[in-house]
Amino acid sequence: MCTAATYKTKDFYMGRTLDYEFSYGEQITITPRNYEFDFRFAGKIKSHYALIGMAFVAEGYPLYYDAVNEKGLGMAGLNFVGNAAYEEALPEDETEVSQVAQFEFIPWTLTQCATVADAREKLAAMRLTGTAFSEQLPTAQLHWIIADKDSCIVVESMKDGLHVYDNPVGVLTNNPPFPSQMFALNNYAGVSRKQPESTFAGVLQLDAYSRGMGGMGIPGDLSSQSRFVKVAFTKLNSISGEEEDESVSQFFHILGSVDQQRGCCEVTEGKYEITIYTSCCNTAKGIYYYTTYDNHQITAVDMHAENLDSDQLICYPLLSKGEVRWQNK
Ligand SMILES: C[C@H](CCC(=O)NCCS(=O)(=O)O)[C@H]1CC[C@H]2[C@@H]3[C@H](O)C[C@@H]4C[C@H](O)CC[C@]4(C)[C@H]3C[C@H](O)[C@]12C
Repeated sequence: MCTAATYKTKDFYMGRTLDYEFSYGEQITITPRNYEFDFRFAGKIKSHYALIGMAFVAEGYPLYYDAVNEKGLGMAGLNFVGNAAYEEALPEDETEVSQVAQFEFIPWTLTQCATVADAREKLAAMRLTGTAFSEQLPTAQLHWIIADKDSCIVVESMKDGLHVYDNPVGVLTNNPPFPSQMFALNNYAGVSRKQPESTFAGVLQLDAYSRGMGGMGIPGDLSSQSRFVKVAFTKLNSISGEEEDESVSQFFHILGSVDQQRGCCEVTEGKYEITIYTSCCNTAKGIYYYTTYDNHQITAVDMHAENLDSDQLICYPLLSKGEVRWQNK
């Protein structure tokens, strides 16, 4: 499972948890402005917006899971298994719109669009194809969240076509499709951050028997529908200071509300999904913060500390070993 969220204070933040039972060897990857993208159908782009995000680099190509560009537009791909369906690629002379392979969707969008409005325009003239990157890396069944400081959308390619939804909560998990996830929030209309009031039945006085009963009724299991509700509640009720440290700290608490611990979710015999990493990107500053399952220290990579006019990918391996800060020895 995975969960993505946005958060706004003075700056705009976007990030995700990556929950899975194994890692591909992903790294923090900066794609500078002059790295040449040779898209399968959409031609070459030699000069473009720079990106920073998490990617598995295969044959020199950044296969992004999530990224933001230097203009503050961000995007993340999350599993949508069983619901994602892509188009067959057509010969070039049979289509007038851009064809984009699913593994190219993040770089194709973020290299060219500065805002969600730009992305919407591009999406209106695009076919998303199921073309695989290689035999070893087959098509991933995903859906995507795209956001800037002013708006957020979800893109789902399904059997009945490409759907683009407004996302007023700025959250995405996995299945079911986004409209059903949103609808489920109606079941929690009565949930509050305040102590519960006794409204169960007029004849019965029920007591708030403990402090800290805010959010009573919010689900706590690891299913994607439950994580959607939990993280939406946490994010929409979040209060933090406006400064960078306070905002980043709060962001990790928001996604921490759906953290996946080893042992709680068995996906196949003896294999457990865990939160491999959690990311938080300051989209205005181009800083990618992350933690890993065993390293709770927030680590950061700043895209503007690099030469963004280069044509070579810049990669930082995940620092995945945690350290205990001893106070008495
Ligand atoms: C497995 C990841 C999604 C995690 C997730 O949503 N888990 C939910 C589990 S569950 O269904 O709800 O049980 C996805 C997110 C991004 C994906 C990767 C990116 O799309 C980039 C390439 C795309 C290639 O087609 C396949 C390899 C790949 C490197 C993908 C592997 C894998 O599918 C990733 C890493």
